[in-house]
Amino acid sequence: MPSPKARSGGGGGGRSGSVPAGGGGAGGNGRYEFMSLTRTPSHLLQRQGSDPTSARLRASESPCRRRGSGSSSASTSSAGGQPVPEEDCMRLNPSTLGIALSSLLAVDLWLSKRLGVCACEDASWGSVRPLMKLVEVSGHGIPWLLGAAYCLYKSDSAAGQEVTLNLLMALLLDLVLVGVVKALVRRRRPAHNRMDMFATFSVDRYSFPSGHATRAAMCARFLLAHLVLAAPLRVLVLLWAAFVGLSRVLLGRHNVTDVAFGFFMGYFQYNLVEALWLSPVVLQSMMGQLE
Ligand SMILES: CC(C)=CCC/C(C)=C/COP(=O)(O)O
Repeated sequence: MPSPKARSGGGGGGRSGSVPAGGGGAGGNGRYEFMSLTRTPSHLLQRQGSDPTSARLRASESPCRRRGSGSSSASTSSAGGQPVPEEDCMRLNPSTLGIALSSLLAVDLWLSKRLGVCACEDASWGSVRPLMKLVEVSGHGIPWLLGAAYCLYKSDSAAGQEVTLNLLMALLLDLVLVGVVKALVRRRRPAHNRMDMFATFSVDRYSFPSGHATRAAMCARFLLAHLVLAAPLRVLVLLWAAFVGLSRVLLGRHNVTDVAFGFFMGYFQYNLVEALWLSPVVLQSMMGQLE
């Protein structure tokens, strides 16, 4: 390996990915060598092992040590100067994608906490909480399922029955897909959320994605495509969907990314509904079987 140009003094030549072997005056011969950040130089290990202050500092700073304390013989023995296992040390040098994701999550948590202004009555916008809960009910699965079933029952035209039956199917599909993703991801709801929602499934203790957001996005697309034609009403539908999503964060039910992904998922769920659309022929044979 070629050596980087040495700077006088021998202490400050380290860049990301390279560390001067003689840093800190241990070598002092002006020679530098590249070495992996994942390995600790043996002369430092000896010094760290014998210095209680630096050992304490390392114990409080290193994610490897925090994570592995007391569980892995290799990582505990590193306090005495043994090398830390390579797979643990990779965590100290995360990929760009890992850093980007961690940063996004940190911003998400921070922003969601700041926006959770209706999370309880004592919060800064606590007085608006009842209104937000009304918006919550407007995007809940039960009123939508009951409403679609009622319209199907009351509908006397084939076209009306076709649309309402497909809406019913879409709502059931949404519940299943959201339940599966929630059970797979298992992201906890924000700590500031009060779990006082009515009629929830067990997976609804998880927050990713927001079921209200998927339903709002999917139903908005459904309504715009099949039921709502007048321009002012179309704007109202879009505003309603946006407001349902926003209310999830204001109520402290969700983080921003739960709602953003929910909108994304609901939007594409509608494509699936279109692909699986139950035609009048299928509908008539279903009705025939019911009679
Ligand atoms: C009981 C039925 C039919 C639906 C449950 C609807 C519900 C409570 C979803 C959770 O939504 P968020 O994930 O947005 O909190």
